[in-house]
Amino acid sequence: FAVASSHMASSSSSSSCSVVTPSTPLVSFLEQLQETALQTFGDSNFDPKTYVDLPLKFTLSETHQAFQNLPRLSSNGTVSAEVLKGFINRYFKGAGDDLVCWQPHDFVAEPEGFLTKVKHPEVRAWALKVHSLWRNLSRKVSHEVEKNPQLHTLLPLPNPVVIPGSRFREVYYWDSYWVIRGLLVSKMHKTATAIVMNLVSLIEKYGFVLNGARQYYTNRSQPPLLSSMIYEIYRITGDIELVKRCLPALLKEHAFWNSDIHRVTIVDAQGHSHNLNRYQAMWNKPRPESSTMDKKSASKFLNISEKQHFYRDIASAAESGWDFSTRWMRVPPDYSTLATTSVIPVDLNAYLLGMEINIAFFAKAIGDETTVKHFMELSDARKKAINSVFWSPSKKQWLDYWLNSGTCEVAHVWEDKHQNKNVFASNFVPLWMEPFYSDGSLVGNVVHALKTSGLIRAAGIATSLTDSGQQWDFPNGWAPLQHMLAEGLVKSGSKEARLLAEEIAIKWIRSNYVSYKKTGVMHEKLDVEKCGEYGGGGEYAPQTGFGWSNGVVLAFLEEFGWPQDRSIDC
Ligand SMILES: OC[C@H]1O[C@H](O[C@H]2O[C@H](CO)[C@@H](O)[C@H](O)[C@H]2O)[C@H](O)[C@@H](O)[C@@H]1O
Repeated sequence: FAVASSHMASSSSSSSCSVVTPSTPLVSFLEQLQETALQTFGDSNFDPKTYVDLPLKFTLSETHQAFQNLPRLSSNGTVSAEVLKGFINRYFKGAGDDLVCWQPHDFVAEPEGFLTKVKHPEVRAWALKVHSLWRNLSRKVSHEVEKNPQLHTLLPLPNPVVIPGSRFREVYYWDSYWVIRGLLVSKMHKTATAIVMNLVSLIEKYGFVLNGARQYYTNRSQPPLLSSMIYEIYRITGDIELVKRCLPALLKEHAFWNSDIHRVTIVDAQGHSHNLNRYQAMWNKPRPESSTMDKKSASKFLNISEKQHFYRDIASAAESGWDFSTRWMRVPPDYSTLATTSVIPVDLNAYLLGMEINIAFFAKAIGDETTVKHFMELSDARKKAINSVFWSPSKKQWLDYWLNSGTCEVAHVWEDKHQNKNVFASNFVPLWMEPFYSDGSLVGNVVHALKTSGLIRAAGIATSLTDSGQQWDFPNGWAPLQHMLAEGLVKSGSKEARLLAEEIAIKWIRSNYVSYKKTGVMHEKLDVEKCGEYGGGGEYAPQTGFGWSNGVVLAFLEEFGWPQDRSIDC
């Protein structure tokens, strides 16, 4: 699995967009099982991920042999439901059985100084309930995985984990940022630090933070927010040892994101070259966790290289965290026009700007002046690139940029017509970064653009304005998007911006509260058109639990409080 470093060593741009991480025999076999399960059980309530998460009870070769020997129905060559259920029970443990529940040592039912600005008794009781959910979502990878890794797609990690919830039984990269923001409100600094050290261990092993801690996620990352997690913990704890331990890993992660796989050069209207980055998974096959679906979606492509290109764009959308969205479609809402690797995304480049600023900050804290200078130069260059390539002077927001030709090309010449003029919440993510929120005149313009964008709805910020049926589109609202935009507005220091942030937070808290009261659970995403309703669409059933939603509710309540006389109902 030393995939990343060997792939990153590739220097030719044409090979960088054909890189493929090797799969494992276990994952390939479980994909076969998934295919058979779909044929046998049918697609109602079918979740393909369940099958690639099953831990084996016996060796792969014994299991495979038994699978081959299953009696097939003479009518269609498949396996009967009874036989397949019996085989699964005999040869596999349950999905998620290789994680054991864990009680975090730093959890206390009501931490000292917890949400002092929340005065409303019902809201406070609910906030304490949300805080207590960290116990439900805490797990430890079982020793079995360490002992017999060949029987598990789950990857071993050194520390306990906090999972998003439901079908997401393992750690996820960018979810962890908002989990940590919530844990910090819950005063669970040790648990937050342990999560960071798990992610660092992935960089040490693979060269980057994986999408999630599973064998089938080793072909891609997710939005790179590790440096921001470390920054938030350091801001509260002042733990300089953490910074020292993590800085080498951050430098490695920065190199991963700036290798040929992700880097693109744009020559702007004045002839200046800018290096920016895109998502690109190291994969050109169906995603194992959704293999049956991806094969079906790709069936319209007859040519193998078109299929491979499409699969890479699907996996790259998963790397973006926005799986799936019209943002990545050349002809929305036609899913078959997905072209993620042809987009230079605003948010990814904002995160990388944040990473460069954070690395310079950490290097300063430990007295490494050479790294400070280098990363300040990199962040200055990226700020210029963001302004030059993404900024729209007429729309007063940053727009994703479409590459018009082969994505393997090194340099592309900027043209106005290639900016994606559609409105997405991601168009406002740069405001979350210091160089932009501290620019007073820019903030006024961006606040006006956000207010009039159509994104601000009755129950929060919509992901986009297009109702495509995909989950990262209208009318879904996602906790991370509410938080990044609101926090950017708050940090700007503008009174008008703070009022808008508070309006967003109030709507979001109310909707989370009411949906929780109705269903008894916290939801992965909400419908921003209807206060108190959870979201839908996409390729899997709406999930509950839910790590980042809990984190954002706690972070919003800490920032804005909740007065006794403000109603919490929709
Ligand atoms: O199984 C389908 C996809 O599921 C994940 O994506 C969604 O859940 C993640 C966990 O909350 C979240 O980080 C992501 O933004 C969601 O879209 C997974 O990350 C994908 O790789 C996977 O294909």
